[in-house]
Amino acid sequence: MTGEPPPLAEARGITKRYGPTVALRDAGIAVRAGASHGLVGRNGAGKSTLVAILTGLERPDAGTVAYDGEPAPAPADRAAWDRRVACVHQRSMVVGELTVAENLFLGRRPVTSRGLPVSWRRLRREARALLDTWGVAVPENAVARVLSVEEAKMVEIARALSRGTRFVILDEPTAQLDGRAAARLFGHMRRLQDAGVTFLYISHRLGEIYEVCRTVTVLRDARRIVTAPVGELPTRALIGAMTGEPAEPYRAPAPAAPPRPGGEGPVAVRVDRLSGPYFHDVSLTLAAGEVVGLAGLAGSGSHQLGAALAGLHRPTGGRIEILGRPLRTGSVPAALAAGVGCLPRDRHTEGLVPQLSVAENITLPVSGRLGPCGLIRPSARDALARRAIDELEITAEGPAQPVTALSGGNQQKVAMARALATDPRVLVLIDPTAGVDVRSRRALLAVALRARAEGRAVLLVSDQPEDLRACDRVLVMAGGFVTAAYQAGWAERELIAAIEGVPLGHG
Ligand SMILES: Nc1ncnc2c1ncn2[C@@H]1O[C@H](COP(=O)(O)OP(=O)(O)OP(=O)(O)O)[C@@H](O)[C@H]1O
Repeated sequence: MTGEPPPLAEARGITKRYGPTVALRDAGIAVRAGASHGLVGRNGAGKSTLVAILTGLERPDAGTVAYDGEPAPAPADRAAWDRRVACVHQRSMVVGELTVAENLFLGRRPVTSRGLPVSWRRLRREARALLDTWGVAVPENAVARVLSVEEAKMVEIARALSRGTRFVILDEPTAQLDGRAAARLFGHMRRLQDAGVTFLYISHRLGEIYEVCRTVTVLRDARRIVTAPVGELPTRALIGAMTGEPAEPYRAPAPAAPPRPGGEGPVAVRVDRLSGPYFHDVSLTLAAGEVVGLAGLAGSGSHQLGAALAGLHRPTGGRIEILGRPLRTGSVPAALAAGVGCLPRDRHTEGLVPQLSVAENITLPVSGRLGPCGLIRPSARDALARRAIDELEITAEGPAQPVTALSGGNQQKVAMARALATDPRVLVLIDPTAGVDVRSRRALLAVALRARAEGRAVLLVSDQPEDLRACDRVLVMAGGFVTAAYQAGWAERELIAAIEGVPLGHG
């Protein structure tokens, strides 16, 4: 006996197959209490599958799961699983129509000693006490819809803790958070760690792993490659373990755009005094053969402005011209017909059709063009899909695989391929690298640069400096207005200060 307690959570010798795909092969992880643990790997490496097995949502074909050295609960005993582990997914599981208090006790309204459901007043009181215990500063009677993404995550964490677990898996929690909200989330996490909560933290933003975790496990091609203290695995070695390539000096993900004055080509997009609930009086132009970055915090209006160009959001005033013609706003078909392709922010609701295959999703906007009389020729569809799978390095069995069987990052790439399928003259990319691994980020940004070389105009909405480096110029939005503009070659410190709305001091 070494005297060391068994791991808080442990998966050993896990193999999991989905048809011909081996998602995990003799893989495992051991998470020790009190030491937050990172889980990283390229898109499709097997991270979500391991989480599904650790949370009892999937059963492994081989291998075992244990909590505190005891075998995991029976698959059907959800309450027992909930006492051991919770996962906060990228997509919010908070019900927007219900109040925070109702969300906290979702599906298990407490009962009185006489077995009757407690009154709403008492429910709200218990919710307040619960939120206070975990330091979550949101009103218990607020309708969840009005919460920020980060507040909703904290409500989910408080809900998990109230069920008894002290082990929370966070699956890419910052994918939809701007820098400021992410910093607040990390602050909350630190407080919770001090109070005895252990996190398993999944992220493609490797800097966060070093900031939040003490230990990290790397998965590659369904196997565990290494588990080590983060201090022993500097970024180069970490990426080397993820990719299986020698830990060569790491190049910036985006091929740097040669600095040049933006907008030498003819005007492709003209936005004139555009206003709406999220942005005010915005005017800008995009030239053919130009990549323009649009940066801003959540609430700056940058996402909605991008969405307005693609017809996903209807402005209330002003006008948009595409290739010299006025655009009928608020209509996706009108934007598509005008030559605008879009990678939307939320691929789940605006991007992909879950019931369809990879090829059907990619070719949906052009299905009428892929055969005679509007009939789709499968060979033409598959050829187009195969090219996209190749160019964007999509990990899929082939064009016929259902899109839902792909890992999150690979679904994002399918959404990108779909944006390109119409051969658009104007490409709007909203957070294109969300959920995408470090190497795939390069492939996606290379698409933007290729589009530029082909004379397309690209609007790249992002607050990630690595993405914005690929742009000829960057516009910054704050509070619904365009507040700053930078040519390529900007200093990161200055750009971030502009995005955050913090003036840089001199000296
Ligand atoms: N329900 C499913 N049916 C078929 N294949 C699946 C299913 N779920 C996952 N897979 C496959 O298993 C492999 C591992 O996927 P997983 O989602 O675990 O990867 P990941 O590391 O979480 O990736 P990402 O970073 O993109 O989210 C992938 O090849 C994926 O296509």
